[in-house]
Amino acid sequence: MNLPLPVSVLTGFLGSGKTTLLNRLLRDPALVDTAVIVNEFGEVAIDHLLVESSSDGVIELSGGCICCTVRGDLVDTLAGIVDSIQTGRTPSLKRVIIETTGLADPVPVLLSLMGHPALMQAFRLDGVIATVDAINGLATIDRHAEAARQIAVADRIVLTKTDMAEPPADLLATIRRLNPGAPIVPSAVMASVADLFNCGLYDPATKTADVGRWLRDEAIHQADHHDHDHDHGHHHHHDHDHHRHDHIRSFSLVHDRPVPYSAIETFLDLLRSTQGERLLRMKGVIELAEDPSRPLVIHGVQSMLHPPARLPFWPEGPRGVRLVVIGDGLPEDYVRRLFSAITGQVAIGVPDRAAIEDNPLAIAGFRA
Ligand SMILES: Nc1nc2c(ncn2[C@@H]2O[C@H](COP(=O)(O)OP(=O)(O)OP(=O)(O)O)[C@@H](O)[C@H]2O)c(=O)[nH]1
Repeated sequence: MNLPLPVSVLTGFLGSGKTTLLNRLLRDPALVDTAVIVNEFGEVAIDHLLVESSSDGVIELSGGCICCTVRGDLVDTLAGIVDSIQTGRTPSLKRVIIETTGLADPVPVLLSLMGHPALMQAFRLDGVIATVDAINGLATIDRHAEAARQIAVADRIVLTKTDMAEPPADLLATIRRLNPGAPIVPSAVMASVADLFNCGLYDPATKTADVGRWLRDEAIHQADHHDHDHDHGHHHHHDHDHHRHDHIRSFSLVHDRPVPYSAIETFLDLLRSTQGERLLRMKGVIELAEDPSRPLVIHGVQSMLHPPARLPFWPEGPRGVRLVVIGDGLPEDYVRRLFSAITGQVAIGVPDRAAIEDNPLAIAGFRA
């Protein structure tokens, strides 16, 4: 058996080209033995899906793919997949793709994947793929909060309909603001399996963990600096303050030394309890003072934290603490102060960790 199975979540606004992209990708031999879960059966037209459904909603497709419909809830469907593997009906299944409905906020989908301990034994999130329409994308993002959140939480972004129109510069800038880290595939018709899958921490190509590829923290860090430099002289990009997506931000938190487990635990507890709703996604790799040779990997959605995992050793690259936080209305200043205080970084006006552990609301400058 191939457990845990990688799960990719394919999101993107109504009509942005999810099904078209998936149809093409499913012809690639690399995606043989993939299960596709679509939210609403009947409304989609996966090419080879026009076959009768079985009682449990699992449908065998040619080429070893199966397709299931989400009749009840996603969790039941995923549990059904585990069952079909364990009972030998789909022994060779290697991957799951969940295509969300275009209007959906993807965060609850990620929550239902991460929030069930039994499912987490069987599945791991490979990544979130978001399609963005080059023609209608900008208007959609401005009008629908869900569209902006779909882009913000993505690990890979695919521009669709670029064969019909050049994506406007404003669209690219908006995508970058919502999500500075995710690679953008410039044209859906060119997007390959390698571009969109295997975004996880473990890189099957090199058989090692690739922290940079998973976190994408360098791009986020650079965007941060660019933003701040920009802020200095000009305030032009705040002209768009009325847009729904202006409260979506990603930022990276870096500390170049190991930290005690209790410190990181306090940080995560406080962040989740005070900001849970505003945390869209968080990932990170942490050097623990107690056991610096084995990195702690964390991954969370809102206030839900995936059970922390440990890597057997450090991959290439910097150690210390590297966290990426994607928030919607998350007060960056508060999060940075909390992080500095907890990691013991010197910061003027920030009380030390002991004081915060006694009273988290004592953080200087915190306004609820
Ligand atoms: N020219 C062109 N047309 C595209 C492209 N991607 C999608 N389309 C067309 O756009 C329309 C919507 O595409 P779908 O793949 O059904 O979009 P979707 O995101 O699955 O839509 P929903 O399931 O309704 O959310 C269809 O008519 C597609 O043929 C593209 O890259 N280029």
